[in-house]
Amino acid sequence: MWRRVASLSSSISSSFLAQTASRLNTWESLTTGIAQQAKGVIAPKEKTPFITFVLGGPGSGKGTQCIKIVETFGFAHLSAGDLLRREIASKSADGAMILNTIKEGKIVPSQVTVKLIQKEMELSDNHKFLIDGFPRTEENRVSFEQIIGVEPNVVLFFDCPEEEMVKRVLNRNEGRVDDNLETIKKRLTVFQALSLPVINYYSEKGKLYTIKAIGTEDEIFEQVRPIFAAFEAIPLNTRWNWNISALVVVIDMS
Ligand SMILES: Nc1ncnc2c1ncn2[C@@H]1O[C@H](COP(=O)(O)OP(=O)(O)O)[C@@H](O)[C@H]1O
Ligand SMILES: Nc1ccn([C@@H]2O[C@H](COP(=O)(O)OP(=O)(O)O)[C@@H](O)[C@H]2O)c(=O)n1
Ligand SMILES: [Mg+2]
Repeated sequence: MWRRVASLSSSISSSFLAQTASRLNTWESLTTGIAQQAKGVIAPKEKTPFITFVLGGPGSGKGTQCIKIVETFGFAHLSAGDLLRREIASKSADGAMILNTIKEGKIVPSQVTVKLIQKEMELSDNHKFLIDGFPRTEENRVSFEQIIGVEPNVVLFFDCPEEEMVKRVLNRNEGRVDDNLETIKKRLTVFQALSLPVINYYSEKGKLYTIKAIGTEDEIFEQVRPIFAAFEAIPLNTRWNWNISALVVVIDMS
């Protein structure tokens, strides 16, 4: 089953291969996903999910790079911020609370955000997900693991100097209630205090890919591209083998 490591494309440098191979333990998390599917937490899908968390401070370029990843690698893009803003616009029961939290640059209770993400995942035909702006806290992270029952395969961190992030957010011009200097300062404090520990957690787990988020959008994407290209290079038949062995797990549990 683990022969997939040796089967990766020879066009990729050996150091990158070694790095990728060390991260193939992410496939382990898929057993958890399958077990949860068996419990009915996620509706059974034909393919196992491939989850990427996209992290970075406000204005670091997460959304911009997600669009490029979607275009190039066919992921479904789930922006936690967009999902929360959609809840506000739909005037749902949580709308007012979410609006106040976003205005203050604080973090919406994890249960609310994870449920929105879960709904989108279930509705999607895709099995490859880019989850943008999530998890922003350890509580977010643990809540996702408990409710969805899977761990990410890849975690991207867009590392950008604060000065540049502030400049970008102030020029963003999307009419967002939180894109003003006062709220940005609060969001940067929240990022340092609550989001950096999550980034450190994934670094220690060997799942973190840090991107230097300075330069043109295209230059930054050239750091992102090889990460997904390496995963794409994993031969399809080895994924099928994995699904077959996962199916046995499901049968054993019943
Ligand atoms: N590499 C870049 N250089 C300059 N501006 C950028 C770059 N990438 C994104 N931007 C701009 O910065 C702003 C914030 O980008 P966005 O992708 O929304 O960041 P995030 O989702 O991390 O908050 C947007 O107006 C975007 O067009
Ligand atoms: N996991 C998340 C993501 C966003 N949010 C809220 O939504 C706001 C906007 O998130 P966003 O991801 O759209 O912001 P950017 O980093 O893209 O600028 C955050 O500042 C939080 O107030 C949250 O509470 N929990
Ligand atoms: Mg964004």
